[in-house]
Amino acid sequence: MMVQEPGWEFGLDTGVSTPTLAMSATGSLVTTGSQDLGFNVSSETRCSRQDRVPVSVLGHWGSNRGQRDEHPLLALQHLYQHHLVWSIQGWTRPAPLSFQRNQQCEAQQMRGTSIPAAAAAPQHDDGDDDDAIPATFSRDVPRWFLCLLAHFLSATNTTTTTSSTTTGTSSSTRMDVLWTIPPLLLLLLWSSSTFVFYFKKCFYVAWMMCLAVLAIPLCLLKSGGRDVENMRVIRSLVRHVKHLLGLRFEVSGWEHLQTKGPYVIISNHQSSLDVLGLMEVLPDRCTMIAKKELIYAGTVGITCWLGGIVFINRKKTSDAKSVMAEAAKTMLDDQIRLWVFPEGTRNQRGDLLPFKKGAFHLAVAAQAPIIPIVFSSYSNFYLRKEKQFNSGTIRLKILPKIDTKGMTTEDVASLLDKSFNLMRSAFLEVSDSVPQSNGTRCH
Ligand SMILES: CCCCCCCC/C=C\CCCCCCCC(=O)SCCNC(=O)CCNC(=O)[C@H](O)C(C)(C)COP(=O)(O)OP(=O)(O)OC[C@H]1O[C@@H](n2cnc3c(N)ncnc32)[C@H](O)[C@@H]1OP(=O)(O)O
Ligand SMILES: CCCCCCCC/C=C\CCCCCCCC(=O)OC[C@@H](O)COP(=O)(O)O
Repeated sequence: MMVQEPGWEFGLDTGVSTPTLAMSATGSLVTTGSQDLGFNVSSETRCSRQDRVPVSVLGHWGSNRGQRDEHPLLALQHLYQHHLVWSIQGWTRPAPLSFQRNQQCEAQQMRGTSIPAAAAAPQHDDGDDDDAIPATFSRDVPRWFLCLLAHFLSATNTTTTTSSTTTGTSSSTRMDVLWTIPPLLLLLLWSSSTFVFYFKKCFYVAWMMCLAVLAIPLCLLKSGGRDVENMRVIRSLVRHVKHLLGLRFEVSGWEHLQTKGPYVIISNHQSSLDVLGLMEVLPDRCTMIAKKELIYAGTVGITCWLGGIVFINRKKTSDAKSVMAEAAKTMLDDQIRLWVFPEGTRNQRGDLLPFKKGAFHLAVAAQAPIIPIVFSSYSNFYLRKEKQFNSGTIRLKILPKIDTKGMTTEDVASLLDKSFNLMRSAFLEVSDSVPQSNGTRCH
């Protein structure tokens, strides 16, 4: 009786005809050489000895499977040795369809041309060969990548087996493992869009945290403490980040930002990536209204505080109202502009959320104009649910200012409606015309 332990889930698209694969009665994946590779095959698996079609294997590894008690990477190495690994597509629970890389026609081409003898006639495979990677693989997967992967896998194996016996050997093989991490990382970045998604997100947060470490002393040197002028420092430090993430901004309506004196900028809020667009167009002496939780975001929080960001407690409307009333006074006293996200939270549902009233009360209290700025939808390059984070272009449309001179609290509702309608139609317009992601990965 097989015990299925919680283990790694991963996807393999073997992409070659698979006379070597068959489902055993127990549901484990075996080769014709009867070597149990230690995989439980999930119900999504299409696997047939007769069909000889490309097989997508959604594997589930459990440590006490079959005759081997192996590291999942080692199990992959065995697949590789049997010429079954076409490419490693994902390491964490991807949707099965997301790694349907090789179409059947591709496989037919393969069959028609140069299926390696070992793969075509796996009966001769003794399972121990370290022989060359079949030439055919190099058409899609660079040969050196597979070599490095195999190297990594053997190094991992050696480390596992030697660590309990000889510490000397173990430390040298550990070095081997360390050296193979960068290429493995590249391989994953190249082959798995899910991995790219998490990698880019983590990189973004980590990089911003590092930049903030730099920003703190610079801000202190510039202004000696909390000051809106620090936003210049922050702006210049953040401007390059878009390049690192493969993002491009197309800004229109610059002339509308040429307004003198204080004003309130309102914009839609899709993700923390908005900070990058915000820094593209941020005028001088402009700071933001943000949720108070942001102040606890480590070095980023400290930087936000130094940049004069006004923190509000969204859960306590009365507190938020008094902080914003205070901000309206400061706007006038210190000639400051304020950037507010009137949706009050992040939203990536392809439309705007109903606006909160604070930004409009603020503008009316300060008798300052409102300048709406619309970010086009991120959905052509960034999909949270689908775990996609490609390169892409974001359109920023700066709309003409809306005057609030002579308005009172009674006008807040109509001011809100007017701003919402203008921004909504601009959002739909710029999102519609946004070019398709320029870094789409094809899987
Ligand atoms: C180099 C270094 C690198 C690293 C450093 C990186 C640095 C990065 C730098 C910079 C990036 C910064 C990026 C920041 C991004 C942050 C974004 C966010 O955090 S978004 C969340 C917070 N934003 C908001 O919530 C919007 C503002 N919210 C509001 O304005 C709300 O209106 C609020 C909170 C004040 C109240 O919200 P309610 O949920 O209670 O709902 P309601 O309907 O709007 O208001 C309730 C009643 O209160 C009245 N009211 C609201 N505000 C009022 C006011 N100011 N005066 C009088 N009445 C007011 C309204 O009229 C309404 O009353 P009646 O229904 O009309 O009777
Ligand atoms: C306890 C808070 C921890 C937050 C940790 C965030 C660390 C972020 C580090 C680097 C990213 C730099 C950009 C920071 C500015 C992004 C601020 C932001 O986008 O906050 C979300 C807020 O608008 C809406 O929050 P909710 O959608 O209501 O939730």
